[in-house]
Amino acid sequence: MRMRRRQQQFADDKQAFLEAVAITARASRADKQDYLGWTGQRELRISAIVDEAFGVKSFYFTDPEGAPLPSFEPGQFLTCHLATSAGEKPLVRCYSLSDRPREEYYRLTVKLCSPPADRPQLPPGRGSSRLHAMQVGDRLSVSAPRGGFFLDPRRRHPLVLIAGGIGVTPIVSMLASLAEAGDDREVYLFYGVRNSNEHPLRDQIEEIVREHPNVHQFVLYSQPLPDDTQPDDYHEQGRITVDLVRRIVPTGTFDYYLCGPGGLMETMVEGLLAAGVPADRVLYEAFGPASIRKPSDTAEPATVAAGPPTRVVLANSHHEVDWDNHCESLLELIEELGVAIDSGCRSGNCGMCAARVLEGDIATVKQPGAQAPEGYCLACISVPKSPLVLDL
Ligand SMILES: NC(=O)C1=CN([C@@H]2O[C@H](COP(=O)(O)OP(=O)(O)OC[C@H]3O[C@@H](n4cnc5c(N)ncnc54)[C@H](OP(=O)(O)O)[C@@H]3O)[C@@H](O)[C@H]2O)C=CC1
Repeated sequence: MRMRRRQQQFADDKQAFLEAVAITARASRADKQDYLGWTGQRELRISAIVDEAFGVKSFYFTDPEGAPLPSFEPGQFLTCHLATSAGEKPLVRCYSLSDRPREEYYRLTVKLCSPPADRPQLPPGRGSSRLHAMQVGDRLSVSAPRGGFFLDPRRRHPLVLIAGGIGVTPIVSMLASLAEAGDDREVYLFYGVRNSNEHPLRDQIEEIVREHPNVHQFVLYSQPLPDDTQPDDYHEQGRITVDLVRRIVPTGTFDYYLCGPGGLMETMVEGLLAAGVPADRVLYEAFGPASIRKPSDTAEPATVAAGPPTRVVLANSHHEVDWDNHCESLLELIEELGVAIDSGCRSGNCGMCAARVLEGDIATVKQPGAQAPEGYCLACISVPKSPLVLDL
């Protein structure tokens, strides 16, 4: 009985926390009255599916009764609860919203996540496979749009938007919002992708560039196809580099927004800071393995100091193990032990993996996008700093 009460208390606290994450984004945009969001999960219907590029599909979600959908900040993501076979817990995955806020629909553009190049025998990503198998008319439970990576309306500097591969999705949402608002500041979009087969949302971006002289696009193909031509398909062969950005963008004060593969983000963030761009002008989104740290992060190192092993106890599931740094986060360790825990963005933004700390201290490996409430940690970005007891 006491256990059930405690679980209920945990569920209530966690719900309050998830709402707080949404409120933080809302408060940061106090001038926008129409940001409502919703609490918990809500069912949406897939109204259309569009093939965008090789292995990339856009899913258009609408309210089943046709009700208007709440607004969101361009750059934010939607958390999907993807049903599995009967009895199993749904897979929780966060995908960036890829169009500007519209009352009629939310659009997600999702790439079927392939196995790593060096382990092709592995199956494709479970979340993206599940979504790609869905049909028009299917319904999906989603949590309200969230996330700390969004076009901040209080900042008025001209923009440099840098995207790699499917990381272009939140960037297109920003671009489409700027275009819709008639925002006339200079915008430089750098987009790195392999070739024309893998070039999603191209028509939409090109239309915006055509119709808005203040928006400039520079496309790099790293592996162009024999039929790909310059400048129709791409401008240069290769990858985005800081030198290229500095060559194209005029001198001045810009805000930089980045999203793409981990390597690209790591190189570009480091390079921009080294080139003298102030850290508060470099904003980026990184999900899961693409999570990166920047020097301004005050978060502590991922590893615990050498010395006697640090004990991690999961009180409810009766697990007790030594933390030996082979996992990158408590979430990884908890999953490895087979203990049920929700997770979403895996980079401290969505709050799905909040776990109550009963005893001990944690350190975080990156700055959280969502602040965990007193007594909780975000397991995906936390490691133990001392012997730890978690309420799991
Ligand atoms: N909101 C978010 O946080 C989102 C994040 N993502 C992230 O994007 C990543 C995957 O994107 P995906 O489409 O598979 O990427 P790809 O592997 O297809 O790479 C896309 C392009 O980026 C280039 N690239 C790779 N590494 C670097 C680097 N170090 N510097 C410059 N360019 C580089 C690639 O060049 P080459 O061909 O030479 O490798 C390629 O041209 C995932 O890690 C995902 O987490 C995606 C969507 C949303």
